[in-house]
Amino acid sequence: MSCRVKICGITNVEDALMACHYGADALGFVFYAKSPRYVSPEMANDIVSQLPPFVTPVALFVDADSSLIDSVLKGCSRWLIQFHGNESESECLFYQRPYVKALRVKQGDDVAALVDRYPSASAMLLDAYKEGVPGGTGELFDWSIIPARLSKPIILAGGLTPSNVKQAIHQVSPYAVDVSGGVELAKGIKSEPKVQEFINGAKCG
Ligand SMILES: O=C(O)c1ccccc1N[C@@H]1O[C@H](COP(=O)(O)O)[C@@H](O)[C@H]1O
Repeated sequence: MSCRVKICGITNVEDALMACHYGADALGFVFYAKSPRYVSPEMANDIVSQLPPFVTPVALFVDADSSLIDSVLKGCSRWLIQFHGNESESECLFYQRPYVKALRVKQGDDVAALVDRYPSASAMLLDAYKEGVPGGTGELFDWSIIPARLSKPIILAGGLTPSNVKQAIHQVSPYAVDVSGGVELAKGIKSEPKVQEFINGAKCG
């Protein structure tokens, strides 16, 4: 079963081009200063200017100031925004760009109702909830809480690795999968064999 793949937490052009080489559909750049994968707007826009066509750069923000978001978006018209904090739908719409909204989900959540709060989103990203950490935790959540039918395409995230991505796609049938820590050599540095294995697993599984 083929699936689109986003490789998140890109901090350098070598990793970006390597992920494109193996077939990444989207690359994520983290503009959250507390993340070990933080990249500056200038550096990210420089990397994005070197990407081949048909690869979507994704700008990840966590309850960011509009000045930071503007400084990223002004560098390139290709950005898709990923809001990974507690942004409301009206805050997400403010920038008049396509966006995906991340939801950090846990047992007992009504995922369908949460997804329905963002009718203007291009897709919804489902990540694991961990108290005090907005994302990139490397933790799985119980995929069985995801309803079979939702009003938006789903991007599955949270603790995915080359070893579990096929099973995740088989069980959830997401529009796309998103990985950060599961394909790293060290925080912010991607592992070429892990990226290759992850993408092959997602697309050729
Ligand atoms: O990657 C980060 O450091 C990060 C920081 C703040 C918010 C989100 C972040 N990453 C996103 O988290 C999920 C899951 O990551 P992982 O595969 O479990 O490491 C994914 O969407 C990343 O894009």
